Amino acid sequence: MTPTVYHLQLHLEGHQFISFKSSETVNRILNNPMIRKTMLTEFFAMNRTNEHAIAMQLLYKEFPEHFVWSPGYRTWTRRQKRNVIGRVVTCHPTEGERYYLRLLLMNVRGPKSYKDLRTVSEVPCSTFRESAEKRKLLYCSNSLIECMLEAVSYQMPYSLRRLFATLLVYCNPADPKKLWEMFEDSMSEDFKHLSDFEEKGVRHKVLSHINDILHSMGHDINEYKLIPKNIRASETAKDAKDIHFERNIIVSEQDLLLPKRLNVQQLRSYNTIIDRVFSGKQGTFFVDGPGGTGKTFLYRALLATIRSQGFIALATATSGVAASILPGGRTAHSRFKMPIDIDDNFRCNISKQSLLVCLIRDVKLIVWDEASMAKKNIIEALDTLLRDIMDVDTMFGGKVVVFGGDFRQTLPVVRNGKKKRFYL
Ligand SMILES: Nc1ncnc2c1ncn2[C@@H]1O[C@H](COP(=O)(O)OP(=O)(O)OP(=O)(O)O)[C@@H](O)[C@H]1O
Repeated sequence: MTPTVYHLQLHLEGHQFISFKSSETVNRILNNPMIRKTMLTEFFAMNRTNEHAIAMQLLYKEFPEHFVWSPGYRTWTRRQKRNVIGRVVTCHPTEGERYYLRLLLMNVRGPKSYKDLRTVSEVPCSTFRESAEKRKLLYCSNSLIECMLEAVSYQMPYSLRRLFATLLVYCNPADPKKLWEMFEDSMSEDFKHLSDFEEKGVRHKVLSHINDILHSMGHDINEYKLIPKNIRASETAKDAKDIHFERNIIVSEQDLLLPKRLNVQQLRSYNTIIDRVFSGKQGTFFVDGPGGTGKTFLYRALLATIRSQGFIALATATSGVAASILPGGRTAHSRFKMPIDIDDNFRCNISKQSLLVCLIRDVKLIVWDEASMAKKNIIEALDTLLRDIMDVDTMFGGKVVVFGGDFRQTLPVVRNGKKKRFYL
């Protein structure tokens, strides 16, 4: 096939692959200067020492058009004939520094070393990313357009959408709308072939998929203003990972039978709470009882009843150990994105567009075990968060919340704290 395509190696400093015989000793391998030489290291060397290379100031991808790589000797020599095309191996933006190295190699002419690529106006940068940023390559749409164009030539629409979302999150394109408009068609190819989607439906499906990917990275598509209308998060987020996980917690047969095994006191609490959940009324409960009196048993019965009917019930606890006992349990800090050390004025800082908010809006019941171990301001922060999300000034946003714990077992310890800082 003509012209020949040269695949140009791309690696960070000291990260090149090396090959050696199994009989060779480590010392011998390390002392062999040939082993370190690659197309890239020798490209730098030629830019330092070869007069033709210095005069031509070539980009890495242009180098094979003028020089031939000899794998045996690991050197570049002057090309006499034949047309060839140079291609720097591709690299995904999630690869971090390797991606920025490639970006620099695609734009900086005649670099003499890695350090040279990292130096801008004689000021050394600590990373390739910083260098690319200072050279204004990072937010320049051209490099992102090139990245997408290259991907379009060999990637499926599904992968293109992943790449597009990654570029939005990690490369801060100056004009995301332009990037979307340029590549919408390529990213829609697979949905277009499904006859049951009209043009509007295809666009919605593509944007929904991109939104799901963005959600898994902690972002939302509406941040990027790709289309004039806001894409309703609830529509897209329904299928998204977290909600999917919560909706699909498998309730074991054993747990489904728990309500039938509750003792009188447990049953009274169970009926009261379930009544609140299904009547849509607000309810805040505290399940108190010494260790071993069946609090966890009761939570499991509640969670099983609600989840088995297709509703969302969040199971949380202050400690990881207690959370792990509850089916689908997470620590409250992790579920509600609360830092461990918080001060009195702390408020949960969650975007209203986020996946977590969609999840919380749909929640029927929140269980928080070992609440007796949590600081008062964490519980207050949850109250503020729920009021904010649900847009109502009702305790815990009108949700049914069941706290549990045993103050006899675990008195909270607040350094230099007064009573009012830890009583609920
Ligand atoms: N109604 C019940 N029928 C049968 N077994 C029960 C019942 N209630 C509780 N148990 C059993 O009693 C034991 C202790 O219950 P559980 O773990 O729910 O207590 P707890 O109050 O959560 O304890 P801790 O505060 O130490 O976490 C468990 O083995 C549980 O299966």
